[in-house]
Amino acid sequence: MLTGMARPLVLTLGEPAGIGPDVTLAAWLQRAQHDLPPFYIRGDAACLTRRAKVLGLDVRVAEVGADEAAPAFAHALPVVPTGRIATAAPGQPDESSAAAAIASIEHAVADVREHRAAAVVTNPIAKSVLYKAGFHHPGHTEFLAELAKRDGVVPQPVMMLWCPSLAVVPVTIHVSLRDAIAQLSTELIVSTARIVVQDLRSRFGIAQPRLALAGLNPHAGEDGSLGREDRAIVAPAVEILRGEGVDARGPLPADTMFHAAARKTYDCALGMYHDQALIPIKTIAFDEGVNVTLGLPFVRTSPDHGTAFDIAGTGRADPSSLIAALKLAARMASAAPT
Ligand SMILES: NC(=O)C1=CN([C@@H]2O[C@H](COP(=O)(O)OP(=O)(O)OC[C@H]3O[C@@H](n4cnc5c(N)ncnc54)[C@H](O)[C@@H]3O)[C@@H](O)[C@H]2O)C=CC1
Ligand SMILES: NCC(=O)COP(=O)(O)O
Repeated sequence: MLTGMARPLVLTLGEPAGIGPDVTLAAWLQRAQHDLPPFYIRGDAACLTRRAKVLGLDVRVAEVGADEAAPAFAHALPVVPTGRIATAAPGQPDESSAAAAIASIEHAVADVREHRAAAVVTNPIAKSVLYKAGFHHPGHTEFLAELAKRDGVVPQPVMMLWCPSLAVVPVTIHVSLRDAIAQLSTELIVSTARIVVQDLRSRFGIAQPRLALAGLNPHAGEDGSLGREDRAIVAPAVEILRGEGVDARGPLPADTMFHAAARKTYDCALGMYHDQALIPIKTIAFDEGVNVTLGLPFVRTSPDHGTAFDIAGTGRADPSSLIAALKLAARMASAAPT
């Protein structure tokens, strides 16, 4: 059995009609320039070969076994088949998309859990395409937690988006704004923050992580006059965390906690809902942001962008975020080998 980063990374296919194949091919071509760790795709080699042809890229795609992937990486883009073919043309998901994308994620997780791969890096999926095919998980984050289940217990997955100058976590994830407010509780904030602290210590080497918690309402509720949740839900969570020795502050007004000077005062900002946390990082670092799932028994990273159907197969997809995701996965896997 290979250990730590002696193992390659496993990269999922993602939505075959999206830009996953484009950025994967581009990242492999730039492997030496960026000193990328060896990786292989779990998917359909023919899909990658077709996309290389559409893009006019000179990439040899090699179908291999997982144990042959690392040595093959220097000369070819290694693909370990899942048995599911992906026929979708760029920008046009078809009935093969969902099965191929789901099988790829399942096989990738099995590879990392069975020590054939060091970490999972996922290419973007189109959630609506998967939902139409009966997929009932809101996104990768929740599906990966289900796949990480042990003895019937599903770990709490925490979504973090990371770039060198900012890390953000949405406490509620893929739910409507109405449901996010209904779901928000002191317990959920505390359990999320505990996972953030634990993984920032073990995977990022931050001994005493500094957390900044956003309020839910404008001006963090303005002393209760603009909403009661900040006093009733967020403030007690901060008190509990501080009682446990966590360096936590809040509730802070969300509109003034992301400017450059403010960002230097914490290691991770917790937003109370998806867009509150993700808009700041996607605005300042769309090209290098990485989506990381904390709380899992293995490392998972992903580019911060989606399937970008509008540019799939055109050669306009920027691979920077995938490259950052591959590098961060290698760094995290080396920090605490799984
Ligand atoms: N981790 C994942 O699986 C994610 C999946 N998605 C899914 O992606 C689908 C599309 O979502 P959108 O909100 O449209 O976001 P998107 O990120 O796919 O696209 C937003 C805009 O950014 C551009 N863009 C995205 N990535 C780019 C790249 N690498 N290079 C150059 N331009 C790029 C697109 O062309 C588009 O104009 C949805 O179904 C969503 O669920 C979205 C985010 C993450
Ligand atoms: N906006 C981030 C996003 O949708 C990614 O979700 P996931 O598929 O990584 O859970």
